Amino acid sequence: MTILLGSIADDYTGASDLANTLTKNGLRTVQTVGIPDPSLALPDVDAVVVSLKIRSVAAKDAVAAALEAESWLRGRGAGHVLYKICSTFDSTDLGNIGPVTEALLSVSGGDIALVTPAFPETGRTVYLGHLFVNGQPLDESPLKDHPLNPMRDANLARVLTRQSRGKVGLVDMPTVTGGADAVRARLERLRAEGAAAAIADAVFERDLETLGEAALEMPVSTGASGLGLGLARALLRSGRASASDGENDVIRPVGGLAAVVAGSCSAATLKQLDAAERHMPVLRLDTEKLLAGSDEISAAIAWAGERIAEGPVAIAASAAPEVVSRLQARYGREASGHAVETATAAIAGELVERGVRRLVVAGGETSGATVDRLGIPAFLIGPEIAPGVPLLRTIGAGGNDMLLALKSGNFGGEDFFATALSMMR
Ligand SMILES: Nc1ncnc2c1ncn2[C@@H]1O[C@H](COP(=O)(O)OP(=O)(O)O)[C@@H](O)[C@H]1O
Ligand SMILES: O=C(O)[C@@H](O)C(=O)COP(=O)(O)O
Repeated sequence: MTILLGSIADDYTGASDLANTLTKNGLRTVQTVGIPDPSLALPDVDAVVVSLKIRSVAAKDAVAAALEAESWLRGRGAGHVLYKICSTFDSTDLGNIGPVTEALLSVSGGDIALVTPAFPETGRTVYLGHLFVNGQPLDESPLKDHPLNPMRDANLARVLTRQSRGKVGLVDMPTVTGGADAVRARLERLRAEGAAAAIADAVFERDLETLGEAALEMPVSTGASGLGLGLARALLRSGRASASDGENDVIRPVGGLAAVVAGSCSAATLKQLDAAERHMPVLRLDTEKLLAGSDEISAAIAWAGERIAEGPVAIAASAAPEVVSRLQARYGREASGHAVETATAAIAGELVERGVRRLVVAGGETSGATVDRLGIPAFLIGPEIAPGVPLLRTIGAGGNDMLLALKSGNFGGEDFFATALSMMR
């Protein structure tokens, strides 16, 4: 297998989002969970997205994991590696976007990376280096209350500078509008001034096509699905890849029971859970009890056991910002996030033990913990459920094939859960 485009995703929902975008834009794509075992038979593809769970870990651990994935991808021919980050730039001042981008540059012989989280299809745009989420500056959007990485600064050059050793420049909108040559010239100037990363403005898909064309000539870039779109279209335009129609085998029915497990506390997921109550039983976990060590997990499994034969059920740790803050004040931000993730993953694991084969997981960290717990090695990419969320089919599950959707907390319309489940047979 020779890979044209390699990607390292900092979380699993982000990986499926990017894999969806690459597939929609004509690249045959597979999503692996970590570096695949050599015994895993992967299909012949143009792009591999290696999912890692490194968004919220210490920078040195994120760098080590990303470098291992980079070496695996380059060893299979990847000429360009995209570090897939969140379209809302989720990270902290000790965070990993800067260190991983710089480490990838240093091993690949590159000297500057284009960085943009723009993804216009889901309302993420960057103008003069500032990120807007559905028209709101990042620091005024619901992301200001994220449980693990509250985003309180919309100026991405400033955010990235706080995480980086090198200088951070800007490829502004007038430059992007000037086309790929103007972007190349601007990068040349920034490079001469000693910048190792350049935040790039993008509001429309055509901006991302321009950035994709310029980025493809360099070994490394960092961005969200929008940059993936630009890179995929540039690869097709260059004739190095030819458009594919996607994978039909993905939607073959799997049968079995169906469930939703949610750990995202994003505004979008909270609304989706409220809407789900109209269609299916929804259990709201008591996270205080969960962390106090009472038997919330067994109680949740027993609750599901009484209902799931009749149709899908949903189990959610998700809660409003003030509830999350209370738990964090008591147990600490990281400890409570980790404990809740472990519990939601354990619940998903138990549900699968009891016959669930169609599973929707809401939340990036939540999906990472769940997929790891289930030991799924890789996914084929199916049709899109909502922008940024494809239907996934497990690869290498040894006869226990499953259909999944890993929903980024912020993505999907109000009826997402019902829509996703209706596409899984
Ligand atoms: N009620 C709660 N209190 C505190 N933390 C919670 C609660 N419910 C979920 N969490 C944690 O919040 C984090 C949500 O992150 P994630 O799953 O990545 O969602 P998103 O995709 O919205 O970012 C996870 O670490 C999860 O375990
Ligand atoms: O780019 C995006 O917004 C998503 O692909 C993504 O990474 C979302 O992360 P979570 O909200 O933590 O799922």
